Amino acid sequence: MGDLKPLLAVLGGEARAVPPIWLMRQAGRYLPEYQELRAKAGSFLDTCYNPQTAARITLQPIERFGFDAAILFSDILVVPDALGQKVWFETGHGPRLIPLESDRDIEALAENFDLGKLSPVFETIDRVKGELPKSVTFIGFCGAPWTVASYMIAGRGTPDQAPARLFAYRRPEAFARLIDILVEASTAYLIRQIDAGVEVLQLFDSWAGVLPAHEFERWVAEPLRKIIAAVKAARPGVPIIAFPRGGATHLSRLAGTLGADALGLDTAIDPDWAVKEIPAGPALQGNLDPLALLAGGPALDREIDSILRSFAGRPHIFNLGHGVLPETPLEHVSQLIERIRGTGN
Ligand SMILES: Cc1c2[nH]c(c1CCC(=O)O)Cc1[nH]c(c(CCC(=O)O)c1C)Cc1[nH]c(c(CCC(=O)O)c1C)Cc1[nH]c(c(C)c1CCC(=O)O)C2
Repeated sequence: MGDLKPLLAVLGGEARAVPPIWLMRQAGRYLPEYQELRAKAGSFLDTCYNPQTAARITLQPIERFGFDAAILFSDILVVPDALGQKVWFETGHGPRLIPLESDRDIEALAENFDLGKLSPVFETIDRVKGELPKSVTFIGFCGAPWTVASYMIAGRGTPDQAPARLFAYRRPEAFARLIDILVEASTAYLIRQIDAGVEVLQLFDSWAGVLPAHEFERWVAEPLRKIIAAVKAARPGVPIIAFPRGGATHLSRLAGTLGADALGLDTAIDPDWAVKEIPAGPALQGNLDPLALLAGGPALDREIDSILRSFAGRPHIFNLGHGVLPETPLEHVSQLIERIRGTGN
């Protein structure tokens, strides 16, 4: 037990006095060394598909901060790309895709799916795995079907994913087909990531919070359940973290029904509520406000301490409630890690 990597120990149900820590979007624009590599590497998607650069970027936050986990540098929108939908990233505007419209557009995805297109990602994994310090866990990921579908329908980021929500109400059969295609493609993609060398998977459902209860069950919970069951059947023993952002009170039910080894909590979840209302089983991951990390100072210390107090005694992975913001000062990340590991003062 003592020589398990800290993150794997907690995913196996162990509560640690010093929780393992990693941050969503830990490889990214707040790091000058990331900016430097990105400036040389062409488009964002080209960067994701350049194994040498993507491996370097994956390792950067480990080298600088010594996090307990490395997360593969890639994006959730490589799956639509492998399904043959055109995807690109416009600087300052985020992702763009040619929006799906007809039933034919959706059926074409299943016909065009080519996991081989993602072979650079598997090569990145292969390069990273040999370079990690032995206490560091390697996390692979994909977007959850609902979140990925919401970008595929809208063709861009939107404030509330209204285009996909409307599509799902108006054409539920077509939307269900799209979700099924994504369940299948994501399952195959995750299995290949495991075979390439990741040790844990995280499913990002960033837009789970915009749906009413019945839609949440159908488009968030059910597809997540199917992917988790299929991956676990194919590759038993690989822990899975589900992050349904905005999952709110649904989380208390998902704990026992999703099959995930950990649930990610977003910033809005009260940790005391989570500890009381989410049944024991999955570890809990989260949920420092990314803006507290950006702010730093005594406010950051106070938020860290309060989170540590609330989750004490429970298997807990320290993380943010959403991704690191690009303006975040590097010293604040050091402050966070030192405070958690007790080397601060
Ligand atoms: C919704 C979503 C996307 N991508 C992702 C999600 C789910 C998590 C979330 O909600 O944040 C997931 C993601 N995106 C990225 C990672 C890499 C690993 C990590 O460090 O966490 C991960 C896990 C890199 C990235 N993905 C993106 C960047 C910035 C690209 C750049 O360098 O300009 C990075 C480092 C671009 C991206 N990619 C996406 C958007 C909306 C954007 C533009 C907005 C933004 O920049 O934050 C889609």
